[in-house]
Amino acid sequence: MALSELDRGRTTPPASNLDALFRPASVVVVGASNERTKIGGRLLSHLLRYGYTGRLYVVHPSDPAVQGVAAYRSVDELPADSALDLAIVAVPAVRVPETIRSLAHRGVRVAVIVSSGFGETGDAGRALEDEVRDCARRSGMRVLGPNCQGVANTSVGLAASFSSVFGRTEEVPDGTTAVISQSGAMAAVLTELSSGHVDGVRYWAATGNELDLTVADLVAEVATDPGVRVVQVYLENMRAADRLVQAARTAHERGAAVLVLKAGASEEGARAASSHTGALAQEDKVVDAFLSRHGLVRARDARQMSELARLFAGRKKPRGNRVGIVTNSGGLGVLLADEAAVNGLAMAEFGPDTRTRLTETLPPFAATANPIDVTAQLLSRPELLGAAIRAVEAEPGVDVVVVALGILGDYYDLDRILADVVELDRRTEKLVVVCWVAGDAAMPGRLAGAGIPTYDDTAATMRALGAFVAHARHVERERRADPQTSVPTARLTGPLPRAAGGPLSEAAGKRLLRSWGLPVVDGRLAVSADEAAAAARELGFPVVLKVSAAGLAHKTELGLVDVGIGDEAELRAAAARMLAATEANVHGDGQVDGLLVEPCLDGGLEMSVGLLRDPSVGNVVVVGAGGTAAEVLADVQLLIPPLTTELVREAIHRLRVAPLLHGFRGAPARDVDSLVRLVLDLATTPAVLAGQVASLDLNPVLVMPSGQGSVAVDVALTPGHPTSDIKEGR
Ligand SMILES: CC(=O)SCCNC(=O)CCNC(=O)[C@H](O)C(C)(C)COP(=O)(O)OP(=O)(O)OC[C@H]1O[C@@H](n2cnc3c(N)ncnc32)[C@H](O)[C@@H]1OP(=O)(O)O
Repeated sequence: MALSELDRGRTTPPASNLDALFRPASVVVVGASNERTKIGGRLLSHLLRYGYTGRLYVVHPSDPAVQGVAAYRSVDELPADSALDLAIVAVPAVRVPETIRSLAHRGVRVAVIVSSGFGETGDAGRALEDEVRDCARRSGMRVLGPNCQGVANTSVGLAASFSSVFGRTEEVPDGTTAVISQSGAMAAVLTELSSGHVDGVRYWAATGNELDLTVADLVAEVATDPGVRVVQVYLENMRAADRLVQAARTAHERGAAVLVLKAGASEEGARAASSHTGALAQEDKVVDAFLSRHGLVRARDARQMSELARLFAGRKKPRGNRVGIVTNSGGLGVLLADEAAVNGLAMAEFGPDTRTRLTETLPPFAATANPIDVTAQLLSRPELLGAAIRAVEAEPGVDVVVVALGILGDYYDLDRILADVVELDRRTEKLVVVCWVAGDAAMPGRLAGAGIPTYDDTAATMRALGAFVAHARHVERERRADPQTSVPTARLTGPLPRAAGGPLSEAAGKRLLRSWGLPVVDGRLAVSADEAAAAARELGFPVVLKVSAAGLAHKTELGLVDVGIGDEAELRAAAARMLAATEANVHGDGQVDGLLVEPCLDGGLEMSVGLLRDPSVGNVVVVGAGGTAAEVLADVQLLIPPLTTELVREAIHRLRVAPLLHGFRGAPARDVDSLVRLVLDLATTPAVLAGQVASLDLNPVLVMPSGQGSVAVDVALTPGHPTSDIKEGR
């Protein structure tokens, strides 16, 4: 490619400060060698092999030329008049800081440091990393790595990486996929597994120690290229989560998608899950909820990533979730139908026209309902498959055509089958997917080579399809919906009061929640049995009596709660008992603020609403079954703000206890609207948005019959450190 073409290429995606990384006009390699087995030698050989045609410089301390490229003895000796976009550094770690200083001095815009021996090795390495960071910050130079495998952009012949994927016999072709990974080896694995299933990989980068540039930064950059349809991401932490979200939005706006393979559970997340409801929200569930909230499609392993990528890298989008299946095996049809149900897909209903057409086409013993089994007659009538898939494609109720074929060997006219499927795929805008189980080994490759997403088993087919359809739905919803902006009735000014090492007292927590406009049970705080009796008379028996003390958990187990107190004598006895138990169980000065007297509410279905602040993703709202069932059932749904009425309603609907809310076996239907409102109001409370709440447990929340509201009767609120770095939108 000529330099002029390179320049033209640079005008396609919007210019950004990472142009120098992915579309450099000049590259200098420091640490290249004539020995191609060395890492720097391999890297230079890949650059040359892929035909990088920008200006290429090599720095070598002694050799006048390296792999045919004239070498300069030091960075300082590089021609003074040449602007340097990208430097690749492959010298031993101890040499890196001085190299970076001279590159910064020369005005290099981005340095990729492949050398290992930095933060990953201990204190000495960390010190080297600090030196590099300081120098880069002062000069404005961006850094990828250290301890990484480099960067590539095959559309401009840039393969600045020593990864073996760039050394394999067949070059990695340019295509609609990007692979951005914290691990170089995983970037190579993902590239290999996609090979043959996607047209090619345009951008490729491994970020290593992420001294400066993170995976999220690079995803944000490649997502702006209109030529990219899918970004495959491997992550080990959720650093810069908000940037990743931004990148996903950019991708979605352009019809592209970001797939994430996330490894490693964070201890920080587990620590944040300190509240009762929060403890049920495992870190990985938080990651799951976060990714799904923002339309980042999660893969569980590298193979699944490749299965997803082959759909997302294609030109077609699913129109809906209705699947029409044509198969030569009734068994495969049933297996696919089972998997459709668990992956959010629906089996299309065929209209009378389609049925008539199928009846006319198929043998009399073949089923004309979905899934269509063309039967073993395909052996003697090879035209059957084509006729059936055309009829199914023409059915208006079908969004996706799945062709499922099993045990197809020499007896069958494989070329005819291939031609029929490819012809259909070319002709229709509907998505066509093949599930080829066993039989002729070459066929899946031929189908994939023709650009048809092809899978080797039923579960993988429907899992990938389900994720593809769900993502299209997410993007559509993102386009349509503005996040709910519920306006809280009260505002909090100033920081929250702090309780030593745990939740505020129940009375203090409830006071705050009332001031935020959230529905909390009425109550009076009493400091003696006399005051408690007066409060109970005012509220009306029966009442609930509880000790209210900061840092106090598990009140019921400690005998510090009494429910259903019917008269004054009972109340005084309970108060005396509790005050004695308090002395035995609550330690520390000034932590107990009294006895809380509340009316005894009945008729409500016990649910729970919680909140925890995850260090990476910010606020996580938890809604679930309430009371003691919350722990036993672990029936919770996690919600990542910003929320919408639709999102909250759907999450509640997914709970196993949801049928109870809708009036199970003659019980009254519950006021689900008020529960939804409570969740939305909580998520948009200013103190919550400001990160001032580390965790909050409303359990139980009594959801009354329709029209009668919801009310939190138990509250545990733990204040946190206010932060403003995670933006949730209002
Ligand atoms: C798990 C993952 O995939 S992520 C991790 C990714 N990174 C890695 O795995 C890299 C691990 N290896 C290292 O970090 C090594 O220290 C390397 C690759 C950076 C260097 O190792 P070596 O190649 O053995 O170092 P060596 O001292 O031979 O230097 C390499 C070349 O640079 C040259 N060189 C050394 N210092 C300089 C300098 N300051 N300027 C220019 N060239 C230099 C050397 O002369 C040598 O070239 P030669 O073989 O022609 O003489």
